[in-house]
This record gives sequence, C-alpha cells and structure tokens, in this order.
Amino acid sequence: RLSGNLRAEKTPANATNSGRLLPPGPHGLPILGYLPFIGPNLHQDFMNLALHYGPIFKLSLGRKLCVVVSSPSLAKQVVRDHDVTFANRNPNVAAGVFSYGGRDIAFSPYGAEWRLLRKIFVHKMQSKQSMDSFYPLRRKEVRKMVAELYNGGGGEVDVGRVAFTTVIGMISGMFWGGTLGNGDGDDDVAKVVGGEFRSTASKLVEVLGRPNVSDFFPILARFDLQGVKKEMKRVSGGMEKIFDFVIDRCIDDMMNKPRSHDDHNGQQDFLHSLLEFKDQDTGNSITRQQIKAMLMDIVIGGTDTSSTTIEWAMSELIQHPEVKKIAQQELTRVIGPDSVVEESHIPNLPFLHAIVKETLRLHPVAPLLLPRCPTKGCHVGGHFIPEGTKVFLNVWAMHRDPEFWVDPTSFHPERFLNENDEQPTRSLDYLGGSFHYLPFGSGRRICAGLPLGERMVMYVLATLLHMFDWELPEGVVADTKEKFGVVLEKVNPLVLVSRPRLPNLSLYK
Ligand code: HEM
Repeated sequence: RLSGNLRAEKTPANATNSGRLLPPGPHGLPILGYLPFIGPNLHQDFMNLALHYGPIFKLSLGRKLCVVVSSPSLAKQVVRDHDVTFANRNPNVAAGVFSYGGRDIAFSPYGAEWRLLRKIFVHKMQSKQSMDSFYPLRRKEVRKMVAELYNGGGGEVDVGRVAFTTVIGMISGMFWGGTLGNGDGDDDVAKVVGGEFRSTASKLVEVLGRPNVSDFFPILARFDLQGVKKEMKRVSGGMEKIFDFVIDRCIDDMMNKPRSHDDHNGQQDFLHSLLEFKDQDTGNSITRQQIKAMLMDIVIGGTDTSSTTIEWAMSELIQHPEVKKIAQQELTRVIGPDSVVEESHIPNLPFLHAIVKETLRLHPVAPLLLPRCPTKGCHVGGHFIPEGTKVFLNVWAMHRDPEFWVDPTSFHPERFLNENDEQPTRSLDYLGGSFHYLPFGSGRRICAGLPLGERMVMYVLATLLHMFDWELPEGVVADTKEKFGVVLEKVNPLVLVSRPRLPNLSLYK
C-alpha cells in the first residue's frame, strides 16, 4: 500500500540556491546506474522507490537519466502546465525502427509533422461519422467471434486470444476492408494477407517489448548486442510488405474505379481516405512512408491495448461473480434476452462502463504511459529536469493512491457510478479535468485512438457477457498477476469455459 511519503511533495531546501537541483533518487552503481536493481515489473519498483524518495525521483538506467512522477499534482505540471515542453517522446531503438525513426504519430517529435498526422488520423478514423460508418465491419467480427465460441461447444477458451483476433479483424477491416475485405471471403490473396497480418502484428508487439541493452547504453547501440534491432527490422519489414501490397492494390483500385469504394454506409476504408488526403492549406498529400508509419501505430497501439483490457475485465469479473451478475442483469434489461448486442446499446450500459473504468484503474495497460522527454530544461515540483531526460508518469501508482481512492486495491466498479448514474455514461474518458485517473494519458499526447478503443472494448465485452455464461475450468484458480511490457499483461493467460446464455440459439449462428 502507498504511504504518505508518496504524497509529500517537499520543496528541496536548496532549490532556490541552485535553481537546478535534480530530484532525489537512488544512486546505483557506476556505469550501470540502478539497472541491476530493477526487476521485471518496472511500475511496481517505481512505486516502491516513490514511497522512499517521494512523488518525483530520478534514477539512472545505464547511461539514461530518468525521472518518475507519481502524484496527480506533479503529473498535472507535466501534462498540462508544461504540456508543450513535455510533448516529445524518447523512442527506444525498436520503436525507432518500426516508426522510420519517429515519423509516425506516437514517436514523432512534437511539431508540424506530428500535428498533421494526428489531425488526419483523428478526422479520418476517429470522428463519430467515421466510427459509425465502420460499424458494419466491427459487427461482422463480433458476430464471427460469437459463432466461433458457440461452435467450440463449451471447450476451453483463451479469452485474450479471442479478444485479440476479434480486435485485429476489426482493425484490418477498417484499414483495407474496402480493398481486400477482412481475409475471410473467397479472395485467396486476402486470406493470405489477413493471416500474415495477424501473426506479424503479434510478433511486432512481442519484439517491441524485449529489453534491449542498446536503450540504456547508446554507445553500444551500433553493436546491437541482443539482435533486437535486427529482429525488429525483419518483422517490421514483413509488415511493411503487407502494407505496400495493400496500398498498391488500393491505388490500382482507385485508378480503375474512381470513388467506388464507399460500401460502408458511404464511408471508404481508412486506406482510401489516406491516399486521397490533401491538406486544405497546402494542398500536400501524405507520403507512402507516413501512411505506413500511421498504420504501424494503429497495429501496435490499438490491438493489444484493447484486447488486454478485455482480458483483464473478464479476469476481474470471474473473481467477482456478484459484479458479473449485475452486469449481465443490466445487459438483459437494456438489450433483452432475444437480441444480440449492437453498438447503439453501449451508451445505455453505465454499469458496464464502470467495470471498464475500474479495470483500467487497476490494470492500466500502459502503467507508465509512453515516456515523455522535455525539449528544454524545466522545473517540476521545484526540481530541475534536464533536456532529454526520460520522464515516466506512474499512473499505475496514482490509480492506487489511498488519498484518492477508497480501498484502492479492491475491484469496486460502483465507485465510478455517481448520482448521475441514471444517465447513460458515454465515455471512458471520465475525470477529464483531473489527474489521478489517466489510463489514456493526458494533454497533447493523450491516446489518439480513445474513441475506437472505447468502442471495441465495450462492444466485445458486452457481447461476451450477454451471449455467454463464463466459468473457470475445473480445478483452475483465477489470479491477477501482472507482467510489465509494451502493455501490462496477465502472467497467466485467462482460460475460461463458456456456455450460451440466451435461449434463442439461432442468435449464435
Ligand atoms: C483500451 C484501449 C487503449 C488504451 C488504454 C490506450 C492508452 C494509450 C496511452 C496511455 C497512450 C499514451 C498517452 C500519453 O503519453 O499521454 C496512448 C497513445 C496512443 N494511442 Fe492509445 N490506447 C488504447 C487504444 C488505442 C487505439 C485503438 C489506437 C488506434 C487505433 C491507439 C492509438 C494511439 C496512438 C497513435 C497514440 C500516440 C498518441 C501521440 O503520441 O500523439 N490507442 N494510448
């Protein structure tokens, strides 16, 4: 549990003398810094250090100076008061490879290119109109998931895997559904591309999460001692080939059948929109490399984040059957026992929203967000943070701080229901103005895919709970052991058995 130390934001006695006093922190060893003392779960180690050194501390990981911020008021200074200074990233070597040296949205430096890419992404893919028009594609994947679970006949189900397959199917449909379909039609090429896309996407995330000595000792980076860079080049090269293939098909398609691809309620797939894009002010298009970098971001930022959240939610629910029961009662009330879930039902499910919020509080998939990097020296909480420092916001610790949360380590979705809970809850981005709940980050670099992430998580979770009853297999005990990586995963994948819950079995086919 957190102690008062975490909240004691002491102003250092000599801060005014030097004006450049770094935060306190452990010394570590020469050259290696604190690296040998860090365990696999960085977010937990950082919380323990915060208990000792306070809500802002520094440590060296190899040659890299890092600062960790663990209180909402200091987080606010970083992401709001000094938002522009901290709107830069510090990509590790593997991220540098897949993003073409930071030419994507997630890792490009704050500036005109980032603004343009983010604007295109948000307008073309995340606007309500686009989201609504892509709904048939999401629905198709959810229906497929239901049929597969039903046809599995109650065997054991790896919930994270099912969620991942569904989410990646939704994403590929939105990318190039108008060009290739989702790979489940008759087109053999589409099938191969779809299958390869799924396996390459998994591999990409896995390589990105590998610890890499080059990240801590830039001087050694050119030797690529563990071969992470080489492996990332190989895997992202594979993904690039898929993107190139589909982009070429899409261009052919546009030349042969101009403006014909509007088969999703008048909305083209995302790739068509990107290829047709022209900046209103400059008339410029975006380059093929920028398109591919953006697609990489969506694959990496949008898949595991969403499917892992679904797995964590199911994991908590299986350990809290009373909460699962209330959620299923809400679903029956809103949707009825003779209908499947539609996205239009989602705003009317406040209790399910509360479950997802509580899941993201206890298991934020990015417990340290994506690290920020100040473009110039800056003061936070009276301490000096030099330019180029890697700055982590430990939201995992903030989400468990007893100053802000009653009984913080327990799963209580009710805490997110308030006197307005009669009103439909519309967004996971609740607490917009406060800084003790930041599962999607905050400020200019807040998650660019929040609307889509929210829709996918809510829709898949609602369907799993409405259509099926879930239990642990005989003799299996549930747990919530977590593993730090690109996303905060479960150590032991959640395996459950399912049984149809609705009487009308034709709804499962
Ligand atoms: C449950 C789902 C998701 C969670 C919890 C999540 C969380 C996050 C977090 C914590 C960040 C870093 C924010 C910061 O530094 O302040 C982020 C960034 C980002 N996310 Fe998500 N994300 C989710 C889904 C998605 C989806 C579905 C997409 C795309 C389709 C996406 C695309 C991105 C991108 C492009 C960025 C970088 C934004 C920038 O640097 O400007 N995310 N996300």
